[in-house]
Formats: sequence, C-alpha cells, structure tokens
Amino acid sequence: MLIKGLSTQIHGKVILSDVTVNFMKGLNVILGPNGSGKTTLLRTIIGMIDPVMGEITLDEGEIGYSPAEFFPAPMRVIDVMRSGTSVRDSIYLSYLQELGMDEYREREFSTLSSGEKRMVLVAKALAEGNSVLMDEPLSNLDARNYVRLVKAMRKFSKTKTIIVTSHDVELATVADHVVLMKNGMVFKEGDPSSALTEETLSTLYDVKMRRVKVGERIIFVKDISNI
Ligand SMILES: Nc1ncnc2c1ncn2[C@@H]1O[C@H](COP(=O)(O)OP(=O)(O)OP(=O)(O)O)[C@@H](O)[C@H]1O
Repeated sequence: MLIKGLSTQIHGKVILSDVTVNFMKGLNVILGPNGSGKTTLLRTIIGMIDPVMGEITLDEGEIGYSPAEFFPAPMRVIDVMRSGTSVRDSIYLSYLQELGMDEYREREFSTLSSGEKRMVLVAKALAEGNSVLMDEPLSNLDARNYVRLVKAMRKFSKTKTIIVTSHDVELATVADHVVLMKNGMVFKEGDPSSALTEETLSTLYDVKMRRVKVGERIIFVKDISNI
C-alpha cells in the first residue's frame, strides 16, 4: 500500500502534512506521540477523511479496520462481527477462536470489558481484510491477550498487510516495518534496527529513552530514574 504526499486538514487545521509511506506486506507499526496524526492517517486510508492532497494506492482485496473506540447499538458479539460485511460466520468464528474469544460470541457486546471488546474488534478486522488497519489494538490488554494478539499479528502478517498504530515500542521491535510520526509528518521509517534507536525515540517523544538488552532482545524503556 503506497501513500504519497498525503495532506489532510480538519476545520482548516493541518493534521497530516506530505505523508509518504510504503506499507509492505507484513507487520507495519506506526509510533508517535499523542496527537501526531496516527488515527487520522488510518481514517484517511479507509476513506473516512478526504485528503486535501496526495494519493493512496491500496493493495488488492478488502480492508479490515479496528477503531480505537467503538460504540455500536445494542447487539451480540457475533452481530457486531457480521455488521457491515458479508464474511461467513465460520470465518468470523475461526478468528474469534484464534484470539481466544469464541466463548463470547453470544454475549451483548456492550457488556464486554474494554480489553475483550478490543480483541473482538481485532478479530473482525483480521477476518475481513487483506489489508488490516488496527488503531491501538494493544491498549487495555493483559499480558496473556497481549501475547496472543502479537502472535496473531505475526502469523497473519505472512499473508496480509497489517498496519498498527501503537504507543508500544516493544511491539515495534518485532515489526517488519516501523513508521515514526511526529506533528503530522513522517519523521523516520525503516526496519526496527534502523528506525528504533535511543536518539530517534528520544527525539520522537521528547523524553530520554534508553536501549536495554534483555537476553537476546533489545527493548527501549522510558528513563524515569531522575525525574
Ligand atoms: N475532528 C477533529 N477536530 C479537530 N481536531 C481534530 C479532529 N480530529 C483530530 N484532530 C486533531 O488532529 C491531531 C491528530 O489526531 P490523531 O487522533 O490523528 O492523533 P493520534 O496520533 O492518533 O493520537 P493518539 O496517540 O492520542 O491517539 C490532534 O491534534 C487532534 O486533536
């Protein structure tokens, strides 16, 4: 999926400015501070927001989208899954099962916890799309669901273009492609080893970020020792 020179404005205010990104098949993670334009980029890709400039070249197939928040009319989980598309129930059920959520299918969606809702919406997006856009899918997840979801992202990224916005730098370390956004612009992109450094992350968030080795893995943590 190619995004070229994309600019958007909301009520006359520039939100995205000349964004060019090449999202590849695999796991693409967009990091950026609050308000940097991550959600706006996803919404522009799915056509909820008209850009003032630029081009979006989509991959073949459908787009699945899991929003950061979703408040449907009262309905069961399985009806939330069915809404707006014509994917077979068996497909939806297999994705719910993949994420350990199949036992929730008859439950009223609004009664689910925020983490459970998130898992259901992600299962729906994965079932529906060849390109799958997920807005902060990891927020509110406990360690078990976090690991389950990252595992599913890795698995389906072999055949789908998965684009995830997140504040989770650890997720970005296992991505195929990382995009750092700041002030509505792409500040850096590349594979994790080139995009994720103490310098780029400290500049991105305007706080000191430290690189830490855990076993064979490199992770980045916020330095809160001297504040
Ligand atoms: N409808 C709107 N009216 C006015 N400003 C808006 C509107 N939608 C988004 N914005 C502004 O656009 C900017 C980018 O918002 P966006 O939601 O894309 O950021 P984000 O990177 O997803 O942030 P977060 O990490 O907090 O979710 C923010 O400054 C936000 O206040």
